[in-house]
Amino acid sequence: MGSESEENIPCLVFSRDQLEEGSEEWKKMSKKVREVCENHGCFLFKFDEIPKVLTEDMFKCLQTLFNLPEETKRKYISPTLFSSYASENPRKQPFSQTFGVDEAHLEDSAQAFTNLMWPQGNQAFCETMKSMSSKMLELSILIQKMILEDYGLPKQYTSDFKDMSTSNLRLIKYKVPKSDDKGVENALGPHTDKSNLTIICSNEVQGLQALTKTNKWIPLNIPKDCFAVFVGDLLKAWTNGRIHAATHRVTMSEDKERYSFGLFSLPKDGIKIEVPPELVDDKIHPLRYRPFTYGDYIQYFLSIDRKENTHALDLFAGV
Ligand SMILES: O=C(O)CCC(=O)C(=O)O
Ligand SMILES: [Fe+2]
Repeated sequence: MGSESEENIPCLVFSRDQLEEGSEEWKKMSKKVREVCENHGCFLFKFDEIPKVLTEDMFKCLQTLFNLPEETKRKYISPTLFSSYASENPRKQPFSQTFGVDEAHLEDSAQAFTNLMWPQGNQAFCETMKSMSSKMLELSILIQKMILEDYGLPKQYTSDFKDMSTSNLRLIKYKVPKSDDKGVENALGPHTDKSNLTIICSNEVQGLQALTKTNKWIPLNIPKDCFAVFVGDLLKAWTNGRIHAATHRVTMSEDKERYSFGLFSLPKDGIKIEVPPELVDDKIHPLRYRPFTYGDYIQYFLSIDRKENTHALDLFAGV
């Protein structure tokens, strides 16, 4: 594991043993994960059970997808917020193109997306996206369980966790910056994720940065075959603010396109995010957030100025 200093975001190496729920190895790793999330709100990990070739195939798929004609990509309109195809737009997102696919690990969702983009079919794309999403989703649920169990919460909170969660796979292409745009801070502006937890993977073009608790931007260079994890606002609220949701952004300074994909784990519609009484006490941990639903939070988020992005949770649900 990397150094615990603020300047250095740790890289955890997961193995199958450590992810065997309830085992001694699992308990040790859970403690590390919980501590890293409290201290940094993000971390890197490596896990050999996500095969290298799958990651490479996923990046090839992203290139093929974003190379489709603009009018084909525009056919993707999703009822989920921020998920319809969004092209580079000088006012909104000048540097990136994005898609969001709900439950991309499920056959029906993966096929529906693939068939819309390739009416003649593209089984390789469909299988790769499904397989990558299901591995990322499985890990995301395990990481969240590790955090909650390490707080000593009763099993009832984690046993039906999977059934209460849904997911959105975000696919992103960042364009090469013009020479005068290099190092632009807003390829993706500072934000916290409005998720429970996000797992991100990028091609070799770096640019992701995290804000430390002492307000310093540090690069989060993701080594090849590694992934980055960000705690989202919802899990921060759920743990009564004990874990930190790291603010992050993407800056582009290389002469190459950046591709990334991220699995956002979200609560299903209508699920209340409510701090368990076990995480509240009068002295050190008074209640910080009132109960709320993701839907209400997102509606609020849409109504506020973008500059408030990283304070949205406190403004909306802080007590
Ligand atoms: O592209 C990346 O590396 C980060 C993307 C991100 O932070 C997001 O979509 O919320
Ligand atoms: Fe993010």
